[in-house]
Amino acid sequence: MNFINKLNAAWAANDSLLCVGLDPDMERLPAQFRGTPDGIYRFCTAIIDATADLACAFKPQIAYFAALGAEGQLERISAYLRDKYPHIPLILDSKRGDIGATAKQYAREAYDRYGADAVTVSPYMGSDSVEPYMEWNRGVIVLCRTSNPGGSDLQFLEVDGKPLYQHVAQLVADKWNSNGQCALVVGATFPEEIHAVRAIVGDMPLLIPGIGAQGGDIEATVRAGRTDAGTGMMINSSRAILYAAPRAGEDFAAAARRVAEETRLVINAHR
Ligand SMILES: O=C(O)c1cc(=O)[nH]c(=O)n1[C@@H]1O[C@H](COP(=O)(O)O)[C@@H](O)[C@H]1O
Repeated sequence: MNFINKLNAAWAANDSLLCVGLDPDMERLPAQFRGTPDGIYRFCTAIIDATADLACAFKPQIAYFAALGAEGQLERISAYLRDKYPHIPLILDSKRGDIGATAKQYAREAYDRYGADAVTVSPYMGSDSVEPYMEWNRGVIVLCRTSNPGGSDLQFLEVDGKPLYQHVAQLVADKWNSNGQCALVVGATFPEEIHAVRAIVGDMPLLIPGIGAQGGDIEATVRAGRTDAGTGMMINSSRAILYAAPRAGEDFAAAARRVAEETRLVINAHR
């Protein structure tokens, strides 16, 4: 099943627009996982098991694995997800961008090595840098209006009378999405821009990080980004779920589940 169909099915099956981010920071992992050869794998799979019925996608951020030489554990996590929860899309967050020949290798890394359903990419090297991804029948999620404050430095520059991020949205909607496999990244920290992007791209899915640890407003995000069907979004939260402070009697996985469940509820209240 291609990424968009799988995402549509996961939205419906789990009644969820929540994407659970897998950003395993060794310094924040519970003590039993630190300094062990497969601690990242055991932590991430426990989080997956605790939240798989609440999520529409999982999104590992590759830097947290690569920085520690833990790509092998990411391969095993990806295989675990595909095997145990084949109906939940796996988004590899690697934000690559390079010339075509190199992009071809990055696409193989995402789709072949990790078996990802979709990958995040940077648009700034232009069409030939994203074409190698398009050749696979998988998802391509293009950075548009990122959640960080510095995103405004370039994405907000006015070009031909409108901000650059809107040109990216238009380009992806009009040209790059000819096979219907694209999505865009728009930060929850900028609901007005989510609204503007939604107006440009119709029902195209939006990956929306920035709630939770970055403080984005869930209600404003959902109101700005929902489609007529009340879907259209993968609203990502990583640290707020992974490192939820356990309450009395809870362990880290139960705390992660509680926060994921609360987050899904708030999202659904405004769909
Ligand atoms: O592409 C992304 O996922 C992404 C884009 C963006 O604009 N902002 C953003 O925070 N992200 C990623 O989303 C996750 C956010 O994590 P939390 O702030 O802990 O929820 C991290 O993995 C970021 O790398």
